[in-house]
Amino acid sequence: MTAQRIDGNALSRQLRSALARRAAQLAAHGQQPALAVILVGEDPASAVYVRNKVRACQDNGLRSILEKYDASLGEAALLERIAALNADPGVHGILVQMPLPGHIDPHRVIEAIAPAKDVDGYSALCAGALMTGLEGFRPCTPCGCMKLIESTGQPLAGRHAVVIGRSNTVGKPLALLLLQANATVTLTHSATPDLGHHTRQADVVVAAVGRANTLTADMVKPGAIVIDVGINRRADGRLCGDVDFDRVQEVVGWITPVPGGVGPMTITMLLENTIQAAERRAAALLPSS
Ligand SMILES: NC(=O)C1=CN([C@@H]2O[C@H](COP(=O)(O)OP(=O)(O)OC[C@H]3O[C@@H](n4cnc5c(N)ncnc54)[C@H](OP(=O)(O)O)[C@@H]3O)[C@@H](O)[C@H]2O)C=CC1
Ligand SMILES: Nc1nc(=O)c2c([nH]1)NC[C@@H]1CN(c3ccc(C(=O)N[C@@H](CCC(=O)O)C(=O)O)cc3)C=[N+]21
Ligand SMILES: [Mg+2]
Repeated sequence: MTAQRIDGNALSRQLRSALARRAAQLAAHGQQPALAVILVGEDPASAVYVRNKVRACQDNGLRSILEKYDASLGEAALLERIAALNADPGVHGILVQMPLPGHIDPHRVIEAIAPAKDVDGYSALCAGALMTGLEGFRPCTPCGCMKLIESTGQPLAGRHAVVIGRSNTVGKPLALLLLQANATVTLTHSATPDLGHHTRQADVVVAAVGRANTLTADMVKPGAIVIDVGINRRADGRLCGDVDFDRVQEVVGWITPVPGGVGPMTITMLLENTIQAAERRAAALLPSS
């Protein structure tokens, strides 16, 4: 039996139609949600992702402000731009595309974004809020993974979830979200000796590594849910994920494709966070009773 494909484009379309309604409602009150995207340098993959984000804003009634800078932009100049966007009441979300050129400290940049506008959810404050269960923006890619898992209708409580990769932006926050959903979580990484030993026991596997064929058919349990975060470019120029899709889909129950899986959901969650930021701002402007 072949796995059911979890369609991130279709799920995104569904969720975005509700988001577009919320954006229109805000716009009708003179509060159109606005996302500022800062791109430093010419990385071609970053250019594609940023273009997709800007287009998604346009298609769903959000305003986007795209600021492109030469790779030589100094850190102080970038921090100044962030300060200006922090102070601009017409901007609700700020995203600085990663990776940044080597001479800029990403931590300093992330922490410079006003917490109310940190729609990536990358700051230490957001990370702490996620860890403790407090309100705050949740990182977009992990949130998108959770929505994809939820769309299968399979409960997570009591299930074993194995995450491959422990980055601050994907693996680590995703492990916390899975834990919050009462899964039993194993977080693996490059120093994990026998990945297959863990993944073979998993009801849910999420691969977020950045290496093709990290998860192969001999490493998965029949019926499992497989979420592929990885984006890799093959020799022929085509995109692929971290999962050996063609063979793994013959074993598992559900699987996300690349492209068309996690990528679009990341952008959908970015729209969600930006609209939420605008809704909070609008609520704060209401006269208190
Ligand atoms: N679709 C989307 O929306 C998004 C896709 N991505 C993609 O997801 C992938 C991961 O991104 P990101 O988390 O930022 O990447 P990072 O490079 O920051 O992290 C990769 C992680 O994978 C681990 N790893 C590396 N090799 C192995 C291995 N052989 N076995 C097990 N673990 C390994 C690393 O371990 P260690 O910590 O020990 O070094 C690290 O924790 C990339 O392909 C990226 O392009 C990322 C964000 C969004
Ligand atoms: N501050 C910041 N926030 C991010 O959210 C962020 C980032 N930096 N740096 C890089 C990663 C990566 N990322 C993706 C977004 C969309 C797609 C996407 O649209 N993917 C499409 C296809 C992409 C293509 O055609 O190349 C898909 O998978 O179907 C992919 C990856 C966001 N990231
Ligand atoms: Mg990273």
